[in-house]
Amino acid sequence: MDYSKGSRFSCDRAYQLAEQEFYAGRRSIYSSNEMLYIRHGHKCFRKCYALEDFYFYYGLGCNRGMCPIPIPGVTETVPFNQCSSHVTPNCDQRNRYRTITGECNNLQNPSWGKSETMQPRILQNAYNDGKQSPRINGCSGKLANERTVSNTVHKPEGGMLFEKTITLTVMQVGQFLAHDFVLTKLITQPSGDPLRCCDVDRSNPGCNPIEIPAGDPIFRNSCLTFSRSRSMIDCNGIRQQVNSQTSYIDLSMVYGAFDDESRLLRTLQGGRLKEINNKLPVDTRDMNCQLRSPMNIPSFYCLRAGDERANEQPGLSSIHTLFMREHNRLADGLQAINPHWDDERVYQEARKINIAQWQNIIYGEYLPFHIHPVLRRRNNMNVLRRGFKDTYDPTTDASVINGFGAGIHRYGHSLIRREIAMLGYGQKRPTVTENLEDHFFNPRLYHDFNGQGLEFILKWQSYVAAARRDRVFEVNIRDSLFKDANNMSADLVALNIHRGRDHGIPGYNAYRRWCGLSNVEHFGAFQGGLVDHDPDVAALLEQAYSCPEDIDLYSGMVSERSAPGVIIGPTAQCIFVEQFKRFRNGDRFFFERPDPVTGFRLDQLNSIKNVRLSSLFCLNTNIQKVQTNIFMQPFSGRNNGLVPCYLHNLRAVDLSLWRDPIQPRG
Ligand code: HEM
Ligand SMILES: [Ca+2]
Repeated sequence: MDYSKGSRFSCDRAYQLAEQEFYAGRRSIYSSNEMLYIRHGHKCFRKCYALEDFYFYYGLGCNRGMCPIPIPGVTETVPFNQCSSHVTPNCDQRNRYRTITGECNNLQNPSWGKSETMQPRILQNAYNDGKQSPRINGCSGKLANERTVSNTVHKPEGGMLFEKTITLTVMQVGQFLAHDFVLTKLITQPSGDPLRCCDVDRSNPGCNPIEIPAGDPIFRNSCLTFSRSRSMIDCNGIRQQVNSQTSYIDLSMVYGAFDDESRLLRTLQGGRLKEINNKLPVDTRDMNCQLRSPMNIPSFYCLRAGDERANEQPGLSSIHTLFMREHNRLADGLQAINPHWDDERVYQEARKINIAQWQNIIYGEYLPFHIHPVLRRRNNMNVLRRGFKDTYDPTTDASVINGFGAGIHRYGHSLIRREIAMLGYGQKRPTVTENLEDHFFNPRLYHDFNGQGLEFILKWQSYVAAARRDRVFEVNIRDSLFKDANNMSADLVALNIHRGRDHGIPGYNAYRRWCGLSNVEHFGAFQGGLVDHDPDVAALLEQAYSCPEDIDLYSGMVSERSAPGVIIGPTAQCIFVEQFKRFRNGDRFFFERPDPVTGFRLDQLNSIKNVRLSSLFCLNTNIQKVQTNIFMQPFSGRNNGLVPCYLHNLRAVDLSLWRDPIQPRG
């Protein structure tokens, strides 16, 4: 067969030819396992594996904006957004429910926002070679070392400061939300084990370890392991990172972002999600957790949810549980009034309500701490107190912007406190206070107190102030992140900075320009310089970086003074506006829409709008009292005192509005 250069095949045809070749034994470009995958796979992206390899093998290159060319060992052959256009899925516009993967949310561009698609950029990449190698060069040779920046700019000198009004629930919801919209997996060994980039895998092209300068106060090793993010090469030959989560705010961290995975989380009866004594079900796949959890006590098992990071710290596992319970509470209520509904109907309706409540919480309660009311109004992104509102725009791609996941939304690392504690029902003082660093990937506290531990953690988080969103970070994440049995640990600030460079995202100044904020031309905290930084912080940035253009997005953004009325600085706020507009305007299923197929009835919508995060705390735990705005500390002076749960429960969504009069035939 003559596959002359430039031949054009449809995805189907290329796949067919590649398969024929393989089975004819002429070209063994696939292992038999891979081929089986392709044969049995039916989704386009599986076919695209074949197509990519095929194009690569025959040197056809990136034809007509088709599939990316993998660079073996450097980029994986991961599905590419455009691949989907080869075998366009049959999107059924009459489908009342979101797909699990996010596919077909946008009917014209079914892959937008879907899991396993690329993270778009709002700024041109700043890779060293303009294509794929990390940003390393600054204005005078190499960019500042990441750990040096962390030590110079982000290390607390004295004690940590705390936020004046917001609670640690803001941190917890922020992390949970991040896990809804982005998961950037890393390049691994073929077995799936992490690369050991300071050791045997040093020369693996997926490795890009962080150098630790001599004399570091904590790290004795001169190397900190770091695997590059899973990526693909787009049709312009540029490395693009993959998002394995669905970009939509759709509780995919609860329900899963892949069909097979999401089925495993269901009981397939009564629309319910699996649970064990009202806690998350067991997971044995999370090796970080398996290694750290108290293995000798089976009841302290590792947890499974729709996102693989659910065990990362007990507060995160706890909020996962809250939303799993809310789903089951909704499912039970719906099934009770609609006994004729089958499992699928109950599951999908409960999921739809749960997601709507979550979107209402994010836009109505979480965002006001991040985007000033004037900006929210100007950008038409606030939720109405009552009634429908439609801002859907099918030309908006809701996908997570690379710099948002790899930089801006990591602002929340600054809110993390040193300790993790528990507040028993009706208590004023924490029962247990321990160092958070001893609880990464360790579910002991979650399970403790006869399974009430997770509720005590949630209650404690709603009671204490978050650490202040400022340039400094707690020692637990800056020096002792994920410390292992050999006392090896990492620095999350250095990782964040290095991740930005790995993704080739440009520096802080470039984002300021994109935002229309003033360009930083000198390190002074006055006109023409670092106008959004305090002078002492500007001086630290000057100490760390050679010139303003070198300042990494993460470092510059997280060290800004807060913008008026919010907890983040102007640069972060600007990108928040852009991203949350996309999440809203690019989501055909956004809960406020009056769409007769995908939306709610007006009375149902208004009932959903009553629900607050505090309602979910009350409805799904034995907590007795919480404040109405759980993101703010419970001061009665601010009209946010503790209120008994029977009053909060009045805000629960009124499921009688979902009574379905259509009874089954017969
Ligand atoms: C104790 C709490 C937390 C821990 C231990 C933690 C740890 C981490 C780690 C290790 C990474 C990957 C770093 C890398 O190699 O690039 C990460 C990524 C991230 N974190 Fe956190 N984090 C926490 C809380 C938060 C919070 C509160 C937020 C936001 C409010 C947040 C937002 C993010 C985002 C957006 C990413 C990027 C995710 C991705 O693209 O895969 N995290 N975090
Ligand atoms: Ca999602």
